[in-house]
Amino acid sequence: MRIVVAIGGSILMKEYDYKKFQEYAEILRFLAQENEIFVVVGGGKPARDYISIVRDLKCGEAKCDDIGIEVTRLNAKLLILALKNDAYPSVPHNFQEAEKYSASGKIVIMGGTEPAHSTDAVSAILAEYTKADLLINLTSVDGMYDKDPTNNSDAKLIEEITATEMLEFIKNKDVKAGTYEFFDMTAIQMIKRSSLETVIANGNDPKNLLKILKKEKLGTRIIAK
Ligand SMILES: Nc1ncnc2c1ncn2[C@@H]1O[C@H](COP(=O)(O)OP(=O)(O)O)[C@@H](O)[C@H]1O
Ligand SMILES: O=c1ccn([C@@H]2O[C@H](COP(=O)(O)OP(=O)(O)O)[C@@H](O)[C@H]2O)c(=O)[nH]1
Repeated sequence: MRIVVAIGGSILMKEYDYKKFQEYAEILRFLAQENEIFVVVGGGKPARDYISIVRDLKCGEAKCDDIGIEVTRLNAKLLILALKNDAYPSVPHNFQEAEKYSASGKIVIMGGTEPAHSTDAVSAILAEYTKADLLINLTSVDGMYDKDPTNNSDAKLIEEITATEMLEFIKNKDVKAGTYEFFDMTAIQMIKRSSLETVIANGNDPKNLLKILKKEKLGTRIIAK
C-alpha cells in the first residue's frame, strides 16, 4: 500500500529528545518493508516559538508561516537522520520533488511547503498527489473530539465523522501561523474531493501505526463525503 503519515510536531518535539525519533524510525522502517511510505512532519513548540518572534517583529503572517515551514523541515531532517539509509537524504520542497524522491524506494520525509496552511494540509495534498491508499494523521490526542479534550474533561471522542461535518465543525477556527487548530480547512477539503481514506489517531505511541494497518478500531475515521 502507499501510505502518507502526518506526524504532529507536538509528538516528535514534545521532549526535545532523540527517543521519539528513534521509535518512529523503527516503526517506519518495518512498515516500509511492505508499503510505500511518505511522512510529513509538523513544527511543534519550536515552530510556535520562532513564529512568535517573527510576529513580534511585525513581519506579517506569511513570514511567520515561512519560518514555521523552516522548523518543520528541520524536524523532517531529524527523522531522516534517525532513519539513516532507509530515508531519502533530502527534504522535498514540494510535491513534485516528493514523488521524484520516492522513486529511490526510500522513505520520503517532508515538512511544510508554502504559507497559509498546516502540515495536515500538506499530508492531504501529498496523499492526493501520489494517489495514496491511506492517510494517517498522528496527533497529541486520541482523535477528533466533540470539543477540545485538553480543556474539556467531558469531551467525547468521535469515532467516525464525514468531511462535510468536519468542515462545519472547524469553519470559524483561527488560521493564523502556528494555530491551524487541530485540523485545517484545506486538509479536509482535499480529503473530501479525493475520497482519501483517512484516520486520525494518537501519535504518542508509534505502535498505533501498526494497529491502524491491522485495521484495529482506533482514533477517528474520516468518511470522505
Ligand atoms: N475537537 C478537537 N478534537 C481533538 N483535539 C482538539 C480539538 N480541538 C482542539 N484540539 C486540540 O488540538 C490539539 C492537537 O493539535 P496540534 O496541537 O496542532 O497537534 P499536532 O502537533 O498533531 O498538529 C490537541 O492537543 C487538542 O488540544
Ligand atoms: O505547508 C505549511 C506547513 C506549515 N506551515 C507553518 O508552519 C507551522 C507549523 O506547522 P504545523 O502547524 O503543521 O505543525 P504542528 O501542528 O504539527 O506543530 C504552521 O502553523 C504554519 O504556520 C505553513 O505555513 N505551511
